[in-house]
Order: sequence, then C-alpha cells, then structure tokens
Amino acid sequence: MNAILVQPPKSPVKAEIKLAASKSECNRALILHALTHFKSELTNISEARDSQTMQRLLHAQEEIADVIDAGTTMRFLTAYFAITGQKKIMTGTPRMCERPIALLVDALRQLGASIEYQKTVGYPPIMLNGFSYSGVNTLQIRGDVSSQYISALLMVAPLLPDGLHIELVGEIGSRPYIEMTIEQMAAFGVEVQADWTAKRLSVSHQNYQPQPYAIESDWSGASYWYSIVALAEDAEIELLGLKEESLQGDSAIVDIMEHLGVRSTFTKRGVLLEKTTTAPSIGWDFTNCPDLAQTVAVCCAMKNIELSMTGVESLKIKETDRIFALQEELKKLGAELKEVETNHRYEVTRVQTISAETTPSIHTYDDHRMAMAFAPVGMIQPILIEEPGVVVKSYPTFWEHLGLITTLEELELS
Ligand SMILES: O=C(O)C1=C[C@@H](OP(=O)(O)O)[C@@H](O)[C@H](O)C1
Ligand SMILES: C=C(OP(=O)(O)O)C(=O)O
Repeated sequence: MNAILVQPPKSPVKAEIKLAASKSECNRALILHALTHFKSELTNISEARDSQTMQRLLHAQEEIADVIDAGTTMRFLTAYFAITGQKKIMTGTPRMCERPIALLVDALRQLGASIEYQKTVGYPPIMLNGFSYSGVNTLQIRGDVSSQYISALLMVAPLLPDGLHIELVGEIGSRPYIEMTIEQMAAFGVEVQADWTAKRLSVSHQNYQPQPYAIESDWSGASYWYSIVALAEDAEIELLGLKEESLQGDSAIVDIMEHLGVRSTFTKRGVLLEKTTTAPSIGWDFTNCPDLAQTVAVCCAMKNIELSMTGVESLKIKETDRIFALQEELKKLGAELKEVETNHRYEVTRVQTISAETTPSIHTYDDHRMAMAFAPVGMIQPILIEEPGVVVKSYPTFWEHLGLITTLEELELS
C-alpha cells in the first residue's frame, strides 16, 4: 500500500498557492457548453478527474458512460443524455453504484425518459433508452437527499417544450449549489425564477447562448489551506484565483475559520490567510456546505476546539460514509465524533492526548476529502496518509502544492 508521510515544517510557512479550478463550477459549465452545441469558450477548465471524466464522456461515442466516482458527472450527465435522447449505460465504481439515483430517475421518467435499472432498483448502473416528451411540466422532488438531482433537472429544463416547474419538498440541503447552477445558467442566457419561500423553481422553454466563461478556483480545496494555517505554528499563505463574491457556498470557510484562528484578506489575486486568535468552541450547520465538514472536524480536533455539527446527514451517501470514516480516523488523533442528539447533532471532542512522536496512519476510504482533511495534521506532528492518490478526484496537484511548504515522503507500506 502507498502512503505519504507529512512532516511538520521546519520554518515558518510562507507560500502562494495556485489552487485547482472548482470541479462543481466546471462540471456545470461543461454541461451548459454542451447545451450551446459546444460553441462556448471555457477557460480554467478543472484538472480534477471528475471534470476530465465529464469532458471525455460528453464527447464519447461508446454506449457505456463510466463516471468512476464522480457524483455530479453521474447526475448531470444522466439528465443531459436522457433529455437529449441518447442511449447510454451510466455506471461507475462500486461505491458509485451504492449512491442513490432514484429521485432523479423518477423525475426524468415523468418527463418522458425511458430508464431501466440494470442491477439494483434505485442505484446505478442504469440504462437510458431514449426520450419521448410526456407533456409533464411540474415535478415534485425531495430537497434533502442531494441537490445534484435538482441542478441536473434545472440545466436541462429549458430544453423541454413547456419548460419545468420544480417543487422542492422538505428541507433543502446544499442550496448554494442550486444557486450556483442558476447563476451559471444565467451566464449562458437562461433565466430561472426561484421562489425559495414557496420552494419553487421555474424555467420556461429557452435557448442557451454560447458565451466565454471562466471557472473560479476551488473553495473546497481552499479549505485545506485554511486548516494548514490554523494548525501551523507560524504561517501566511496567499491562495490565488478566489473571489470574495463567489458562486461557491464553500466560501463559508472564511467565516468558519475566523473562529479557528485564520483571518482572510481579499487581494487582487485571491485571498491572504494569516493567523489570528481562536474560539474555545464552535457550532456550525453544514447543510449548505457539507464538503467542509471533514476539514473543520479534523482542524477542531487538533486545536482542541469543541465542535458541534449539524446538517451532516448527506455525508453518509458521499464518496464513503464520511461520518463513519471520520469516527474511525479521528480516534487515531485521540478525538471522538459522536452523535449527541437524535436530531443528528454531532460533537467532536478531544478525549486523550497522543504523543507528538506517534505517527497515526490514516485510512482514506477512496475519499479525496479524507486525505486532504487529515494532511494538515502534519503541521503539528508526523502523519501518514494512506492511498494518497485519491486526491485526483478534485485536486490532483494537492501533494505537489503541500510539498512547497513542508517535507513529504512517499512510502510503500506492507
Ligand atoms: O452540485 C455540486 O457540485 C455538489 C453538490 C454537493 O452534493 P449534494 O448536493 O449531494 O450535497 C457537494 O457535496 C458535491 O461535492 C458537489
Ligand atoms: C461529494 C463530493 O462529490 P460528488 O458528490 O460530486 O461525487 C465531493 O467532492 O466531496
């Protein structure tokens, strides 16, 4: 087994990091570009495997579309291929075939898509067999499972002869990602009427207009650098390509990290991170930014800041069950993540100190965010990250960038 040993930096950390582009923004831009018949001009296309896969599959002639482990690629392409009547088999890794897709399939079927499950009802692989418009123009869909189904439906909605009204049922999770979709659709000339109080999104029949579109750097990827600054003894890092007015909800990391000891100053090139004072405890609702939960949990555990987390239910159906993965791996840092209320409130607390000489070996569960959330621990004590290659999903140059500020060693473990 492969692993990377991250060692504490020997001198104060001072660096400029050219972050990877956001795979979320990029995967929407790629679908919208396809819906302008590939006539748009995208810049700063993400190197993330999820986006490279999206790009490849949009042009591939083969019937089998293997998305690997990319949720947005699976959900957005399913809607795109279904509504444009393309015959495809959508599949992915064994984990992808455990991630639910029923809500999206049901919605697309109501609109007139012919879709069959190939193995387990409700999960990939699925076979798309063409589209015959049903005339349905109003759908109801739960908002608390994955916003990706809603983004997927929104992007194809203007192609439908009568447009589409989407009524969201129950709580709405990951709403900033739906807003990102709406903003990006607007950039390509399509308007969505969003009434968040009535939980209703309406799109009339419209045509996308080809546009030049530049993809922003990735705020989820930025979160690991915030954690590095929070944990390092002395650090100042400028993250390039980020904007204060971002489409990405994970820019919430700016506010969260104010409590964990990182001050942000926006510059012409991005954002400068500097150390500041910390709070003794913090409570955060991750409903709008679920991808930040691992970063914040690990950072709090290491800084001995009590963390109360809500809005983390969706973590169980992501690249791995992230609640379970965090519980297992935080133990190796002497910390505990436990559910304290049945209404899904969790707490992270430090229960024992571990010697700075011990080197915990962190299992990454095929989850890029497990690797990147635990790597900053190396600012304080040596830590081994197993199967470090998982970072390619969203941030392929993560280790190269980390190597700019500290010593990394590649190891082959037995
Ligand atoms: O639309 C998107 O780009 C994403 C939405 C979120 O998923 P859910 O809507 O399933 O929470 C997020 O976790 C994922 O990394 C990217
Ligand atoms: C959940 C994630 O991605 P996806 O759902 O697109 O696989 C993620 O990147 O953390």
